[in-house]
This record gives sequence, C-alpha cells and structure tokens, in this order.
Amino acid sequence: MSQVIPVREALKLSQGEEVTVRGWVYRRRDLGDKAFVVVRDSTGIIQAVFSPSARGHDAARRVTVESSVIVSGRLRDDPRAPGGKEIQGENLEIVSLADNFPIRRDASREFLLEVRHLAVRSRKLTAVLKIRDTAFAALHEWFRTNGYYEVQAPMFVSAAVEGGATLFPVKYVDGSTVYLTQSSQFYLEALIFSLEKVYTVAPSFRAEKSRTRRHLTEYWHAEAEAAWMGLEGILKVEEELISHIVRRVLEKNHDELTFLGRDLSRLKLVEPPFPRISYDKAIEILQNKGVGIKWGDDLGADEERVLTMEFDKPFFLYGFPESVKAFYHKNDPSRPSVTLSADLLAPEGYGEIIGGGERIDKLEELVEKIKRFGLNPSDYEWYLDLRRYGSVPHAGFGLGMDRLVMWIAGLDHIVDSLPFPRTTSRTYP
Ligand SMILES: NC(=O)C[C@H]([NH3+])C(=O)NS(=O)(=O)OC[C@H]1O[C@@H](n2cnc3c(N)ncnc32)[C@H](O)[C@@H]1O
Ligand SMILES: [Mg+2]
Repeated sequence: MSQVIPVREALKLSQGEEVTVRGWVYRRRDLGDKAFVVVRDSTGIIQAVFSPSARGHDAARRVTVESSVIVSGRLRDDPRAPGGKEIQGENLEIVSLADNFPIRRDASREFLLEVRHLAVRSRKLTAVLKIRDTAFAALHEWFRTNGYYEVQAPMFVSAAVEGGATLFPVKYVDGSTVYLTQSSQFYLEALIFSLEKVYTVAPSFRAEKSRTRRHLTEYWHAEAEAAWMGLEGILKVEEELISHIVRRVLEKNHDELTFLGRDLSRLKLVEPPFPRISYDKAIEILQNKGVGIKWGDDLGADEERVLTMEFDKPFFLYGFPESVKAFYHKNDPSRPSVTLSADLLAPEGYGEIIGGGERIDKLEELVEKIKRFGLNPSDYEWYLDLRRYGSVPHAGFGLGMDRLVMWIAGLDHIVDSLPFPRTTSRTYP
C-alpha cells in the first residue's frame, strides 16, 4: 500500500498512480454492481469506485456515512468525479464503522445547532473555520509586526465596562458576586503604562436580551490599547489591521471563499484608507432616506444596514453623542456633546465590527462623567488610579472576531462563524 497522503495532494497526481487516502465517508452509493464511496479529510473530498473484483468491494458496500476509513487504489481521470479524478478502488479498510449518522441534507438550522458537535464536520463549516483560522493568525501577525505585545486579562471581573444591562453575574467561591468580563479594555489600559502597545484575543460575555443575527452571549473579542495614541491614530491601526486580515484570507482561502459563494471582488476593495463619516452625517443620510431617527438616538442593526449600502468597503462612523456611548469615551473638547469615538462598519449590510476611540485621561473629568452617568466612582477605584499615576492620552478598540468572520465569509448568521456558538437560547453542546 502506498503512503497515506492528503486528498488535496492525491488530486494533483497523474492517472494510473497508486494512492492511499484516509478520512471519513462523506457519501456512499451503489450503482449496479459497483460501490461509490466519497472520502472526506481536512483538505477535501475524493471519490473511490469499487468493482466486484476489488478486494475492498464488500467493505465498500457495507460501510456507512461518517465511518472512518483508509482507501487505496489507482487514480484515474473522470470529469464527473469531484475534483475531476477518482480512485479505482482496490482496498477499503474500515477503521470504525459509524452508527446511522443523524444529519440529513434538509436538516433545519436549529437541529444542526443541536448536533453541532457532528455538524462541524460539514464542508461549509470546515471552510468557515479555515477562514477563521487565517483571520486569527493574520491578526496576531499584524499586531506582532507592529510592536504590540499580546497580554491576557481576567475573565472574572468586578465592574461593568459596557453598561450593567449585559453583565453575567457569577456567585464566586467566597460567596461574593462577580461578573464575566464584557471587555478586557480596562486591563489593557493598565498595561499600556509598561508595554505601551498591547492587545488580547479572548472571550467577552454579554447577557444580550435581543436575539439577532449578529449577537452572541459569548464572543471572541480582539482588543488593543496604545499609549500616546489619539482617535485618528487608532483608526489608522484599525484600517491597516482589517485590510491585512482580508488580504491574508484572499491569499490563503480562495478555495474556501469560492466554495462559500463569496464575491471576492467585494473583499479586494478592502484597502486603506477607509471612508470616515460623522454621526451627524449618518443621521442626515438616514433621515433623507426616510428612516425615523433623530440626533441623539443610537444606531441599531437596521439603521447600520441602510448606511452600509452607501459604501463598498468598511467605513468609520465617528463622533457619537456621549449619551449613546460608555462613560470612558473622551468628550470632544471643541464640542463636548459628542465623543472622540468611532465604530467601524462592514459593508453589505453587516454593520458594526469594531467599537473604540480615545479614553478620558484626566482624573477629574473621568470622575465627573462617572457620576454624571449615575455610576459609583468607588466601583472604578483601580481604573481611576490609572489617571492618578502618570496618565497619558491613549486610545483603543474592540473587534468582534465572529462578526469579522461573518462578514469576510459572507455568512447570513453569526452562529455559523464559530464552532460552538452561545446565544440567548443555546449553551449546548
Ligand atoms: N477595547 C474596546 O474599546 C472595546 C470596548 N470596551 C467594547 O467592548 N466595545 S463594544 O461594546 O462596541 O464591543 C466591541 C465589538 O465587539 C463586538 N460585539 C459586541 N457585542 C457583541 C455580541 N453580543 N456578539 C458578538 N459580537 C459583539 C462588536 O464587533 C463590537 O464592535
Ligand atoms: Mg459597540
């Protein structure tokens, strides 16, 4: 038997060459006295055909979908077969015969979520997870080549960053109540006083009340913070980072994007600089389109969707009113009613993928705003210390990696952007 090689490599061999592949039975059917077995591995699928004379013919007829197998034979060209080639099967070793696999082609989204531990084998999710892998790797690559240190922040925390409404309380071992982190931002702000430029990739938790296509209760959050950085500086970081990630996915995952039916021309437009529009301008655009919104309102998914149709690449929406942003956002000294904040919205209806901006760096201003927001400064004692000891102008952002993958892969629901999604109604499997 020849050495086992990946399916993708087997499909590059010439007709007549001996080949051995291993994986799982993706499909199986009989046609007359021949048995057709399609084998799936992490690199793709290949068909093997077993005639009655082949040693593996009996095994090929009794093997079940998702059984693990090792198949050997000789390659032959056949334009009807996946990849244009098939194995003229000699032997089929059944490593483990699968029970009756529960997933059928017409399975509902809800059922596929219920059996997600099996559904992750699908070619669609395999393609998405390869894109996700590239996106995470490219994010680390960009930060590391641009002088950012990767750091880690705690998951158990004592205070809200993004408002108390989406906190998950946890009864701690000492009987106290702590929370699952909504954002590592405050810890990154503490770390810039030594490392200056830091980032982290970790879960964030949001007890979201609304069930939407783009909200998870546990999501993967890439956050960065930089000392001496202002709003324009952090926007440049964001557009360079996102462009780098998209470039890497286009380089490495052309096959996966094509398999998912993604329009690559849209992604090829993702190069800096990204357009920037003010919140004021956004409200004007929406009102001119008949959207019932007034200045001071927050933008939800529907309003963002309308805005994204105006652009063919990601764009920044900056200068939100302080009333729709968290307390830590710095107010614009030239126009205190708005903040030095900015969201990055992905085009094609996807909307917000990044939130960030400049932080309040003066102690008195931060205490006053905490109080004005009805919060208790004593809940933020250590965070205020960062302004007592050598405060500096600084800025940062949080990128939702699942939303990023949802946009890049062209998915219609965020649950398809990660292996085991957590939503308001799902914490299984
Ligand atoms: N370091 C920072 O400056 C981050 C800041 N404290 C923060 O958490 N901003 S954010 O709430 O807009 O969330 C940031 C991003 O996190 C994503 N996000 C935010 N909430 C969710 C939910 N529920 N599900 C999935 N993704 C979510 C989304 O892309 C947001 O733009
Ligand atoms: Mg946000």
